[in-house]
Amino acid sequence: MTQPTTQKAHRSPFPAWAKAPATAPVIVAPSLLAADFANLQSELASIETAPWVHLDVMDGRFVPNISFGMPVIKALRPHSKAFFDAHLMVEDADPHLKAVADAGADQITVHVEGNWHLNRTLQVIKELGCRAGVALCPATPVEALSEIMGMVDSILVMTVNPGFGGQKFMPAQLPKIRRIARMAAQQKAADGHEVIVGVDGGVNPATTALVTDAGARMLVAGSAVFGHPDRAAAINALEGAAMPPVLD
Ligand SMILES: O=C(CO)[C@@H](O)[C@H](O)COP(=O)(O)O
Repeated sequence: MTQPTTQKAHRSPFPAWAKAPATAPVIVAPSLLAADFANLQSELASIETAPWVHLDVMDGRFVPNISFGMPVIKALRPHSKAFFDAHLMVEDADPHLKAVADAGADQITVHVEGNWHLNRTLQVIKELGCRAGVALCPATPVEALSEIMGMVDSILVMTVNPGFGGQKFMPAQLPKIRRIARMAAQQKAADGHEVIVGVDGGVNPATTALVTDAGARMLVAGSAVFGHPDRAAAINALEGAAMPPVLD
């Protein structure tokens, strides 16, 4: 079990330097999984207009793939002013939380699947001074969130089965995004706590219109950003495709 340590000051999820998108406020989080791993520092520099960076840590068990871990996050941290969201696609995240926080993550996103004591895991993330995010695989129902809504800062709806970049967006997840966005709005109305609803998988300008209409405000995008020769233009295109949410 990870022992909580002292609080650290983390970056704001809404950094003042990030421009407000022309249409509706939306956070683009390029996923480094799609970057050129031989040139990670320059790849990070190429997405400097994005307010968040999404860092997929994969263990080869929770998902079939293995990506990168805390030493890579730590090495990249001094080279970016963006908000770092470490998405732990691992079985039992608990033993790794302190190392991820120490590596410089501003938010740690864990899966509602594969973590036995999610309430405690989220508590520890907060005690480590990070924002706490949860992710849901496509087969996981919205109901899995009912007992943790008040504890989370961010909810990430997987619109592909996790493990690989470049997969096809699952439109069947749209009603789930809308339900979660409604729950987040209710939470904000009840206690003022803002829960950011995000999506991950197959995000491009066309699917951005769908997921933002359903209420998503944070977009994880791998191939749509790193597969584009002009990353700033790709980020702009996603921001520009965002629609105001229609939740009723
Ligand atoms: O976590 C994952 C996949 O498991 C994602 O973060 C991917 O990196 C998204 O890639 P694209 O679907 O945008 O290419």
